[in-house]
Amino acid sequence: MKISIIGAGFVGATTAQRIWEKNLGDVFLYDIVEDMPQGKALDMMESAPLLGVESKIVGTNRFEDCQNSDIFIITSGLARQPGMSRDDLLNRNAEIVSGIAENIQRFSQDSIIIVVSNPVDVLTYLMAYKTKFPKNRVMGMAGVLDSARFRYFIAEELGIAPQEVQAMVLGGHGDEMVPLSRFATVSGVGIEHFLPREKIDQLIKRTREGGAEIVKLLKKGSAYYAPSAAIMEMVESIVKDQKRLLPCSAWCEGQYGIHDQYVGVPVILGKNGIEKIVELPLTGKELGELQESARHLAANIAKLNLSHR
Ligand SMILES: NC(=O)C1=CN([C@@H]2O[C@H](COP(=O)(O)OP(=O)(O)OC[C@H]3O[C@@H](n4cnc5c(N)ncnc54)[C@H](O)[C@@H]3O)[C@@H](O)[C@H]2O)C=CC1
Ligand SMILES: O=C([O-])CC(=O)C(=O)O
Repeated sequence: MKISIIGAGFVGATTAQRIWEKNLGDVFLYDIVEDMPQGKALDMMESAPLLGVESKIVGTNRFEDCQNSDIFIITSGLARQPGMSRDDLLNRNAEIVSGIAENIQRFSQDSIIIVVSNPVDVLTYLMAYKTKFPKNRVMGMAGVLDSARFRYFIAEELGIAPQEVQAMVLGGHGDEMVPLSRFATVSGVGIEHFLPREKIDQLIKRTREGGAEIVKLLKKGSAYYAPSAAIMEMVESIVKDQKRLLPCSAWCEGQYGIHDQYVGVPVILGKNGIEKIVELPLTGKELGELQESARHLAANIAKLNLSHR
């Protein structure tokens, strides 16, 4: 497996480390900043004798080195600062993602692409539009992260092991995301058996604001430890063809009443990328929230002024 990470900043480098240490494949870490990805890759390779990692990690400023990757992970672009929304990054990051899409389109026709740069759902749309790749091979990472935050907040509140908590967050990666508390469980037991409604609502609000909470604490830039773990989970499901059920930004063609748009929905993730979108039996309220989130994304996609495909 050849896995290329475009953008060797906080998210890109941490993701490289996680993927490389798990031996999921050879990692190519690309950035436009001269020597920096090479320095980070060398630093990681020097830990190989201590960690026993067999795959290699290569830092580069030459996009050609990433040619014919099985998977591209796009983490290049600006991160938000306190007071900014993810949508404020749209114009600058759309330019960056467009350039990368052209490079991938030219040299790596068979790759799977995971977009991470924000605003992620809109930039995933842009990536699919520019590369013209089949939609099952272009996806965005957000739902796994948002769900992990929701799961952690529930576990922290109950004082129990985080891995016992399952939960899913759908919708766009923004204030309108849809944490589905009705499907949240502690080892299969609904969380409403453990927590009062007001507490669950507080945890939902904290999840929606989870990215901003970290931005506020860091004072410069945004989260990267949990995001990189979320990316790694998606990559592992693809590389090992695990067919896990994970929420990802996926191309909807009528599912959940959403048409021709990327939005966070549950998918089966395997060696072909998104193998299926799973339609959950949502209540009218949940479905309404998901469609409202999709409308917000559509308004931002319109700002890209793309001619219809
Ligand atoms: N989808 C999600 O859930 C999450 C998304 N993000 C997003 O990921 C992106 C990266 O965040 P960080 O790594 O913290 O930022 P960072 O500023 O640490 O790293 C960004 C890197 O991109 C590089 N870059 C800029 N233009 C490039 C180009 N044309 N080609 C290659 N590299 C280029 C920069 O040199 C820099 O090293 C941001 O847009 C952030 O909002 C971050 C966390 C979670
Ligand atoms: O909050 C941000 O800007 C970065 C991000 O998407 C997250 O951590 O959820």
